[in-house]
Amino acid sequence: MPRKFFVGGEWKHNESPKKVKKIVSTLNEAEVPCHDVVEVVVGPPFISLTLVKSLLRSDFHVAAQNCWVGEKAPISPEMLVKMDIPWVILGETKRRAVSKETYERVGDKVAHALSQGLKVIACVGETLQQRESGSTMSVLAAQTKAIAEKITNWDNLVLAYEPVWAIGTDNVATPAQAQESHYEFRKWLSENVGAAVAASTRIIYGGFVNGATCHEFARQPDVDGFLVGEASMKPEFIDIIKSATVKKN
Ligand SMILES: O=C(CO)COP(=O)(O)O
Repeated sequence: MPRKFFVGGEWKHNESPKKVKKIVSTLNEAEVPCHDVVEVVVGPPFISLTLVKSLLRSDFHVAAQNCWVGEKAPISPEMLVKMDIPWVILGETKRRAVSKETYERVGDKVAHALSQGLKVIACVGETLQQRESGSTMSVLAAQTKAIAEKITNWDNLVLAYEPVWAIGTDNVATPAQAQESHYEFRKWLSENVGAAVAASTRIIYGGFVNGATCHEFARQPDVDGFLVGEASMKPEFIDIIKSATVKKN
């Protein structure tokens, strides 16, 4: 079965409820390819989660930006499920770098969220230093192994490759560099998890994609969509969603 294109928006800490309403109304009015062609998920900050959920068009979905392990956690998967929030983003670069979440911790969180019925966007990616020392694939492998050891069903998991060195810096990765990493990553999945998982799991790209660059990235055979930061709060997010049609051409 072909992998459905996936576009996620990570609004991070950026938006006030007032601005959130504006973004949501832009999204609601947009003409985009139908949900058979592209799956769209936006991740607002926690304070706007229920607001976005109540206003957003029904063919787009909402993700929490984080959750913890266990029912008594400050924001637990159990709680998100009760709030009817279907997705969560875990392992995002800031969680790993600033909150010092270890590979194991992210693996535990992914496994627990999946076990509670959430769908998960799990982020992996290497720093500039790791890339320059030639460790890109071993970092992706170790981060993904920490997840793979704890789960058996990959149906509700999307992997987001976020090269840390290409986020919020001047070092923009080229589509060819993204393809090379996605290709190697899928090969690793095939050899270490299984051919079926490698063929069906979406690997999306999250390294400063915008309305101008999305089409070329979308053309890459192993890029199954995007996790977008800054541009996901701008009208160009619609162009990024529409880049799904590149796969059909
Ligand atoms: O961090 C990202 C998604 O989580 C990507 O952010 P940018 O698209 O702003 O580079």
